[in-house]
Amino acid sequence: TSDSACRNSPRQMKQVRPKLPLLKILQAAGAQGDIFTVTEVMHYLGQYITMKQLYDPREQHMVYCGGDLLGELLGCQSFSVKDPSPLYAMLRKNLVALTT
Ligand SMILES: C[C@@H](c1ccc(Cl)cc1)n1cnc(-c2ccccc2)c1-c1c(C(=O)NCCN2CCN(C3CCCCC3)CC2)[nH]c2cc(Cl)ccc12
Repeated sequence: TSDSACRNSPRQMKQVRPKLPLLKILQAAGAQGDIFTVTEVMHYLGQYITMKQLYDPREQHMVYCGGDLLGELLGCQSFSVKDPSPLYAMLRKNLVALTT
């Protein structure tokens, strides 16, 4: 409401609910629960890539995700962290925004 007594809660970062296959990847990287901010989703995806060593040790910006659930979700064999467009397309399909 707009009356002066009522203060809006401080701006919450948008919360999202990952769809099941993405949630499994996040949980494999140590995520708890099933509601996250996009920043948390990116952090856990980075952890997942690191711990499963899906990146090329010689060219660390290259991620080879073919043969991994991540690759199935992204629909690609590899991608560069410098061109995250396949990643954003996957997130749009696999994250449900929470409006509450
Ligand atoms: C800037 C950021 C980024 C974030 C989002 C996007 Cl769309 C592009 C790029 N980024 C830069 N390099 C990486 C990266 C590279 C190789 C392996 C793991 C992560 C990341 C990614 C992070 C992350 O949270 N990054 C912070 C600390 N990272 C530094 C890189 N470190 C690794 C570098 C290679 C050697 C192992 C450590 C891991 C910690 N989350 C991601 C999730 C995905 Cl689906 C893809 C990439 C990343």
